[in-house]
Amino acid sequence: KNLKTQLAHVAFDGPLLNASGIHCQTADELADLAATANLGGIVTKSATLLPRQGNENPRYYDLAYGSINSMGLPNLGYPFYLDYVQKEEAKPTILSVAGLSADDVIEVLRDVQNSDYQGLTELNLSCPNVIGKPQTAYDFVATRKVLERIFEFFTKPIGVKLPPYFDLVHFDQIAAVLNDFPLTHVNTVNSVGNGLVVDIEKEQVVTKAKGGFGGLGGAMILPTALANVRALRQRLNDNIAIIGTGGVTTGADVFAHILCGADMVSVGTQVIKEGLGVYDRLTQELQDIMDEKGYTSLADFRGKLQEL
Ligand SMILES: O=C(O)c1[nH]c(=O)[nH]c(=O)c1Cl
Repeated sequence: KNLKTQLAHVAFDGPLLNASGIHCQTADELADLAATANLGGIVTKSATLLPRQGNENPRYYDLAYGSINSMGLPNLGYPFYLDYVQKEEAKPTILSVAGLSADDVIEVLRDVQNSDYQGLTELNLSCPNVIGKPQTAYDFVATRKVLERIFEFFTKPIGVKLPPYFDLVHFDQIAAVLNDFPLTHVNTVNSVGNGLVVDIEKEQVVTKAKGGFGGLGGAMILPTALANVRALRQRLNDNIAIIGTGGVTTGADVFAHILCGADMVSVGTQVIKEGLGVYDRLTQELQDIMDEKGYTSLADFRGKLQEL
């Protein structure tokens, strides 16, 4: 079965990635990913100019139907990840970067541009959990401005990580911005921002920062994730690939993301629930579905969701 896929100049043996932030913050976690079968590539934790502790605990809470997190962008600082991705040989990598300001982002990306790194980069425009900071990609003017500044100097392959949108006009507006830039890909969706989980036993919220407001992931966000993959595939230039992220718990969900137009698929919450063995299960389940339907490659069904 041919599960190979391509993102810009980078060939992946399979379509599955870890969602940025999941098991990808430390050297040990990244080494685990490098050794994980059926994981096509590695995405780093979003890296900032300076190292960050992140928000206070509790900052992650598991639910039957998904998860809520308010990690607060904890990471070792971009030099660690920029060094790591230049040494990683086992699997293709995507260096995720984030910033507390546009200036920070520019400073990090200048170093990436001037480094020997030849892999993919992804600008996270959608972290919902940095206290006092907006999800940049909900501001279409700010998004255009930061992309204009980046492409004045950045010539390496770069994509963006988007928050979920919930209005068809917003899909039109973000696509109109992104289509003006030579992006390699869009990764959609980040967590559904600022949800609230309530423990009625204790009559309390379950995460500490921001009064318990946090990003939602897992099964409950699958329909939102699929809608964003589909809507952006319908609107983005063909040369902008899509990484579908959000709500994947089964091979059928991977199939659905690809049917909606995803070139690759990330898995987040389910890795925390099930461990890195989840990639073997999802791959087997996807192959079984492809067998049943007589498909021999992802291209046989990618983007071919039918309307009624
Ligand atoms: O709180 C986080 O670290 C975080 N959490 C998310 O759900 N998405 C992100 O992009 C980030 Cl950066």
